[in-house]
Amino acid sequence: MDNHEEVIRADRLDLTFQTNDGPVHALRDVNLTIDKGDFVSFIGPSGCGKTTFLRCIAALETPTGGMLSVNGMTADEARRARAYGYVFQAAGLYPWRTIAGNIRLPLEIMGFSRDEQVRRVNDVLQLVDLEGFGGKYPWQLSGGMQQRASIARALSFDADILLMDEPFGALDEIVRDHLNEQLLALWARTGKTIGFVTHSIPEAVYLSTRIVVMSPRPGRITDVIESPLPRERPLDIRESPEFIEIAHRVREGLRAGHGDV
Ligand SMILES: Nc1ncnc2c1ncn2[C@@H]1O[C@H](COP(=O)(O)OP(=O)(O)OP(=O)(O)O)[C@@H](O)[C@H]1O
Repeated sequence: MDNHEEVIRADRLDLTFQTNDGPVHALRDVNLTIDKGDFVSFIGPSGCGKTTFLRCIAALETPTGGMLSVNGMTADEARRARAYGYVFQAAGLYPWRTIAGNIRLPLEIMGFSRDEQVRRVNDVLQLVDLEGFGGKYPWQLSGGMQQRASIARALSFDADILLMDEPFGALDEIVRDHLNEQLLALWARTGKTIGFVTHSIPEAVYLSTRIVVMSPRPGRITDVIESPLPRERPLDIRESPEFIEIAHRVREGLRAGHGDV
């Protein structure tokens, strides 16, 4: 993509949690811009602030320093403007609602007309390859399908930004590979801007246009890697020298941030 329209900007972002055991410096001096259509992954060891950063973008946490803008607004304004969909690690579907009923929930809350709700639910079911499953209950679907349903729910109101916090972390390798491929296809079709938290180096390298490597205590960015890989990526690109080279750099970055390894 040639245009560099800035969607998310963090300037010297800082967040210190006050806890009973004293202050926890979860984010320190985080500077990052994410452009429209970027696929940005956040990778780093447990506790380096990946989730906290995503939650700041979603106005679920309030930074204690620095500036953050989302679609040219404050994070809070962007939340009210429903600028993003958020996908959590667990699918979090209501068991008493059908898949269609779960996907429809945000649309009901936002007051979309009944016809529009039906149209959008059908559209997003198609986007995540779940046509025909709208009438099923979550327990009737596999873990991977449930996670796709939760992605559909986040896409239902057509926000430009999709924030995903380790959405495939609990799934086995084969299912994860398949969902990674589908997510790339979905990203190519919709042109969304995606922020994606993961612990997996191959997943980060396979999916991203940029990889943000983070390190803990305090949580900070230690490397930002621009991927030279083409946007269209068959799974076997993971065996290419370019892929292995980027994976190596990510691994080195993670190791450098881990003083005790
Ligand atoms: N609400 C909170 N109150 C106090 N401390 C918090 C809170 N949320 C997060 N933290 C702390 O902030 C730091 C960063 O946490 P965060 O969950 O963002 O890390 P992470 O990189 O996403 O980790 P993981 O990979 O395990 O999910 C950790 O030390 C965590 O214990």
